[in-house]
Amino acid sequence: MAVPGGSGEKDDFSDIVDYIMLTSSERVKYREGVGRVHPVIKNKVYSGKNPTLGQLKGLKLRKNSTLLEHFHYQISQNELYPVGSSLIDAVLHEMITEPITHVAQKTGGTQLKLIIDYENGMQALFKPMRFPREQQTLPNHFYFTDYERHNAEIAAFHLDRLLGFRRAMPVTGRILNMTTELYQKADGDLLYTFFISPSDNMCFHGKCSYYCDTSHAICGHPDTLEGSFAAFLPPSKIAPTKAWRHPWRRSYHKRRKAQWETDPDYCQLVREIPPYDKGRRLLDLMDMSVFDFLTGNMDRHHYETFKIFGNNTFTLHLDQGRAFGKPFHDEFSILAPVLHCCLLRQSTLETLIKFHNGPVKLSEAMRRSMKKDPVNPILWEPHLVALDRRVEIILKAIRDCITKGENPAAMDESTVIVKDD
Ligand SMILES: Nc1ncnc2c1ncn2[C@@H]1O[C@H](COP(=O)(O)OP(=O)(O)OP(=O)(O)O)[C@@H](O)[C@H]1O
Ligand SMILES: [Mn+2]
Repeated sequence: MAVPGGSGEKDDFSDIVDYIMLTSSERVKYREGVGRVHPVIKNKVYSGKNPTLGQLKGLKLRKNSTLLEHFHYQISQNELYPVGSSLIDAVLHEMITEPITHVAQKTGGTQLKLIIDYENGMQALFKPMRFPREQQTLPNHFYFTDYERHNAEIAAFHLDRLLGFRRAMPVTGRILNMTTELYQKADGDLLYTFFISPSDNMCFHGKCSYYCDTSHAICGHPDTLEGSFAAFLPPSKIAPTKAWRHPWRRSYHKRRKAQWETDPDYCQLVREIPPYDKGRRLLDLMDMSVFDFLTGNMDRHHYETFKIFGNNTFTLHLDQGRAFGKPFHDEFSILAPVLHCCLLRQSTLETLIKFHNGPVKLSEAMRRSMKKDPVNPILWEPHLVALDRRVEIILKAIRDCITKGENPAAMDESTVIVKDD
């Protein structure tokens, strides 16, 4: 296999491309040569059938069904929507333009979120803008005390789609008139938290366990407010979700570490436990690790799947509020699942190589994809630069997995990643 490009030369990862081209028996031979037990690159293991929610539940669209209901019915065992689905733009357009009839707080979760009801019966999950795009995660904040960023939700949806996962619900930005579209549409406890600030801006703070008080109020200019609108999941009476504890969950404690942070054999443990022992689930967690590493999201404590599709179904990418907080720092620990298991789905690897080699880099694809959003630019430029940098980091890690055996030393992040070829 070719030795990757020398100093100064652009690394096109042609060695990985060569590896992908090998037949499966050639790959096995190669693996045995370097002393690796597990395959590093795996093809999708989908069964031929891919039923939709509509088919399984025998749901029929009515004349007055909303576009979002259309969307819900076509959610399938493998993905939220098919490649190039025209429903996405249509759903985004409605979330931007439909009149809002009611707003209420979403209970559960730690930070403020509103459920938006639209005139046509559709619903969205709203996260308000708190800070300008350039605001970074505060240096003394943990991943679990970081403020949520509405623009991270928007950007992450675009990224999920560009990476070919299609596991994130469509999200758009929208600018609201707080007086007519929030205050006048709210009731109960939420309504009582609205006030006018000393500089005559309209503010509210809602009720929740983090940052829902007068000193952390969300304020308009003077009553104009930007936020993210995520298309609502299907109602739980149609498609209940199951929340799974993420095996690589962090400790959520300011002094404690999780087992995976100290146990070098942790992945081996996970591989043997259902549902990670067969089917697509472990590969989906690898994708999630890539996705979260690219966005810098350390807050993946749980993930959800639709119960109706059983275990061999995709993992939803929900809750990106704490992504895109530190553009100048690459958090390798988010990549721990991939580094420790040395595993990646082949299609994900091919997508990363495609973006790395261009001509359209991931940053540019993101710029183009987000261009139509009403609150564009969605991301501060350094976050886009970080995406391209992180793609290369992941590819280097995979190269190390391919070229090295199951040597525990190779599991060490410093030797796997920060090695200049
Ligand atoms: N698009 C959506 N439509 C409907 N429900 C959603 C949507 N996205 C997330 N939820 C649900 O809302 C709950 C809270 O959402 P989210 O995780 O974004 O909030 P959070 O405040 O960050 O929660 P936590 O503090 O537990 O991380 C989730 O458990 C999820 O099931
Ligand atoms: Mn969260």
